[in-house]
Amino acid sequence: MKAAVIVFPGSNCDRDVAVALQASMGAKPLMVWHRDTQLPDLDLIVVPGGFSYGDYLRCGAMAAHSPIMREVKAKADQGTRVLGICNGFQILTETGLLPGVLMRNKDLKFICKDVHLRVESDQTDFCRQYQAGQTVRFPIAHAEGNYFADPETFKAMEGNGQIAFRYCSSLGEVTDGANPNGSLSNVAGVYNARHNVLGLMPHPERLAEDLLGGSDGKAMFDSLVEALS
Ligand SMILES: NC(=O)CC[C@H](N)C(=O)O
Repeated sequence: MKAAVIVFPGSNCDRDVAVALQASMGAKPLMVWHRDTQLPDLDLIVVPGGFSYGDYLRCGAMAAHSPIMREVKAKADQGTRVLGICNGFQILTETGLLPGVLMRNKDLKFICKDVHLRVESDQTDFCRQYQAGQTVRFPIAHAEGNYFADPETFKAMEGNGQIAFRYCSSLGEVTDGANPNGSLSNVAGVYNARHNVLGLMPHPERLAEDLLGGSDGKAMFDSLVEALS
């Protein structure tokens, strides 16, 4: 599998995801600066977490207009797999590659803690090594993770299996109490209509080996390697 990680001024999870990818792929991903305009042939593009452009205007708004994002969009339109984590998810909604928006957390605070997620679908290249309904633990660290889509869009997304993860209790119950940021229907991650683009607020790369305190995130990178190698 050939993978690239996009690096923006203010990215801070680019190296974390590169380490997680290398552990699953057995090779280093290409690190691509946001000013670049071309990407080689790739199986996977990762848009990582952080604070691109200092979160000015709103998270992801400026990064979405970086030169490289035009190329990321073209590749995604051709079917290349794109994974956006946290700030990456925000950038992908801002570019229109994913439906919906990410607003300020309901309590207007930055939240940094581990959460539980219910895997909603195991039928994609990103999640085949999970099981639908499985509960996993991933960290979150964000101020703008409050997902929203208009009712018509959301209904279509649900009908098309585009909900990837929902916040839940440690027992797998999707309740208001388990929703850290006010997201519509506890949504933590979504796919585009073709399921080749995934964005999620929680960080799989931050719990991808036991040394980090857990490895629930590893199956996402292993799934991609299995599907794309
Ligand atoms: N960890 C991240 O990627 C954070 C994303 C963004 N800066 C926010 O605070 O919402």
